[in-house]
This record gives sequence, C-alpha cells and structure tokens, in this order.
Amino acid sequence: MSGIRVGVFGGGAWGTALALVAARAGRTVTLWARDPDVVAELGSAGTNAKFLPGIRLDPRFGATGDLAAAAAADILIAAVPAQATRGLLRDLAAHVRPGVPVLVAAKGIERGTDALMTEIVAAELPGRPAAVLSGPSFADDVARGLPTALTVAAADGDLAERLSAALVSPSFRPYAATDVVGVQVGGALKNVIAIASGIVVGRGLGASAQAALTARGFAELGRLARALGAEPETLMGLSGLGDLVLSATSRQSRNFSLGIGIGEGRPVAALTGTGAKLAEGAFTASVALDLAQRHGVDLPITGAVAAVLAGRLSVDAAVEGLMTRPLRREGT
Ligand SMILES: NC(=O)C1=CN([C@@H]2O[C@H](COP(=O)(O)OP(=O)(O)OC[C@H]3O[C@@H](n4cnc5c(N)ncnc54)[C@H](OP(=O)(O)O)[C@@H]3O)[C@@H](O)[C@H]2O)C=CC1
Ligand SMILES: O=C(CO)COP(=O)(O)O
Repeated sequence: MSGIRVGVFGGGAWGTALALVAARAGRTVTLWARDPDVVAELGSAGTNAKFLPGIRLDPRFGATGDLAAAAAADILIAAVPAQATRGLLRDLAAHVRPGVPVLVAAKGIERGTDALMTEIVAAELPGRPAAVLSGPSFADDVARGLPTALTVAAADGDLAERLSAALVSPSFRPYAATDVVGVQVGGALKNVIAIASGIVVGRGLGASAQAALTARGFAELGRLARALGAEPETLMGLSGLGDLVLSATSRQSRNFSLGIGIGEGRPVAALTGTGAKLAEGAFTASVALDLAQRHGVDLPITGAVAAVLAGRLSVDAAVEGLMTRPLRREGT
C-alpha cells in the first residue's frame, strides 16, 4: 500500500492536517492549494502559518498550485469549504481518472441545491466513487499528532475500509461506515447546534441551559437525518454525538466561537464577514431548514439560529421563543 498516491485539495487548516495524516500513514502525498503563498511556504518552510500557526508539518509532503499534478493520484481528498466543493470538483473533472475515489472532508450542505457532498461528487465526477470523512477532530489536534478517531463512510463498505486502511496511523483511527447520509447530516448539523450552544454560553445563560440545548439539538439532528434516510445508530457515533459533544463545548470550535460572539452581543456581520474565520454552520442553518420544511421536519433550534444569523430575531427573543413552544413529549 506504500505506493498509494494521495492528492489533497485545500490549503486551509483541514486540508493541510489531512495531507499530514496521509503522509504519516506512509502515502505519497501532494497538497493542492489555490494560494501561491501557501504553496511556497509549505514547500520552503514546511509550515502553514496562516491556518496552522506554530505547527511544523512533519513528515513533509509535496505542495503545488497545479490541479492536474495533484489529481494524478490513487485517492483524492477534497478539503475546501462545503460551498466551494462543487466548483473544485468541476475544475478537477478533466484530470481525475475513472474509478479514483473522492473522499470529501467538508462538513456542510450546498446552498441553493440542498445537496450533500456525496451528491455533488456523483454529479460532477461521475464514475468516481464518493466517500466522506467526518467526526470529532480539530485540524490543530490532528496536525499535532494528538489521538483522534473519525468515520470514513462510503456506500460501498469495501471502499470505506480501503480508505480507512490508507489513512490509519498510531494517532489517527478511522472507522468505516456505509451510512453516507447519516454521517453527512450529523457533520453538517452539529455546526448549527454548536453555534446555538455558543450563543447560550456567550449570553451567560448557564451550564444547565447549554446541556439542555445540546440534547434538544441532538434530537433535532436525528429527526432530520432519519427523515433523509439515515440509520439512527449513525447519529450515536463519532460523526453525530461525538462531533456534537466536541463542537458544542470547545472554544477551539469556530462555530461555537461564532455563537459566543453573537451571544455577547457583537454584530453578526462583523463575526461572519470578510476576514472572519470559516463557520460552516452559518451556511448550513438556512439550508437545513429548507430541507426540513421539504421533509415535514420541525427544527426549532436550527430555525432560531438561522433567524438570529439573518438579523430577523434577537437572541433574547430566540430564547423566549424556544422556551415557550407548546409542551411536548421528550423523544419526539
Ligand atoms: N479545521 C478543522 O478543524 C476541520 C474542518 N473541517 C471542514 O473542512 C472544510 C474546510 O475547512 P478548513 O480547512 O478548516 O477551512 P480554512 O478556513 O482553514 O481553509 C479553507 C481553505 O479552502 C480554500 N478555499 C476556499 N474557497 C476555495 C475555492 N473556491 N477554491 C479553492 N480553495 C478554496 C481557502 O483558500 P484561500 O486561503 O485562498 O481562501 C483555504 O485554503 C470545512 O467544511 C470544515 O467544516 C472538518 C473537520 C475539521
Ligand atoms: O469539525 C470540526 C471538529 O470536528 C471543526 O469544528 P469548527 O469548524 O467549528 O472549528
């Protein structure tokens, strides 16, 4: 397996960390980044100061701005934001050989189409099998070689196992799965609930409220996933509960941090505008609501987050709205 070539696309925190993962697993790795400064720094200093400050990328791997060069590989990993994934895959289409698997590492749902990342692979790269990587894992922790366990899901279970075997190392433990819908909905929705949890913390509403919000958010995530055909057990795993626990409690999470800023009363536009850190939940909230409405699913927390982000609702009104909803039985 040592001859396996891996092309990683995305010069941000996650793309860089995943290139390191594949290199640690013994693969021959080329990372593509669109920013020539990132390519140059990776090649010369072996660092990515903008996205992984203070981390030396050891073992080293190749870096390029040439899409075709990175696409000449046996496994491709797409690690750009969810809303940029279709554009990347479209650009890659001319360069990817038939049958080469594409592992998408973004956590989100596409705006305008409500498409999951695997659906985008199928549309833009027909004949190349799609897989997704998700689960509790901060790029910084992964790059530092701290222990992490994630889910690799593909409709073809053998492919999920082959990809897991290609990436495993003593600090990176992938679990194979076939429920691509459940893994993707969990990974996308946990970001929205992390924003909500951050708002609770930033507003000073207390640890009890944060725990209640997280549990009800988890119920919400499960409702949407099941409506889309996911298996309930998937939500209990790394890509559902595991990632929700991480992202809804840790200030390392950009989504949780965005929520804290909103809860503290800082303007949403300043927290999400140009130069702000990526928080995928800010894109996912409204898409998830759209999907939920189409499938007859109620997502009150996601609805509140979407309304607060859009400036249609104040934090206090959102909290009051959630606390005064009609009483219902738990578990529904
Ligand atoms: N960071 C983490 O801990 C984890 C992140 N993820 C997921 O990975 C995805 C990427 O996140 P992350 O790497 O952290 O984000 P970053 O903000 O760290 O980096 C984003 C990268 O994507 C590049 N990019 C943005 N738009 C495009 C485009 N249209 N074409 C090509 N490249 C583009 C950026 O390039 P430029 O600098 O030129 O703008 C940058 O290199 C997200 O979906 C996130 O949820 C998943 C697990 C962990
Ligand atoms: O997905 C992640 C951890 O699993 C990263 O979370 P943030 O994007 O909120 O930083």
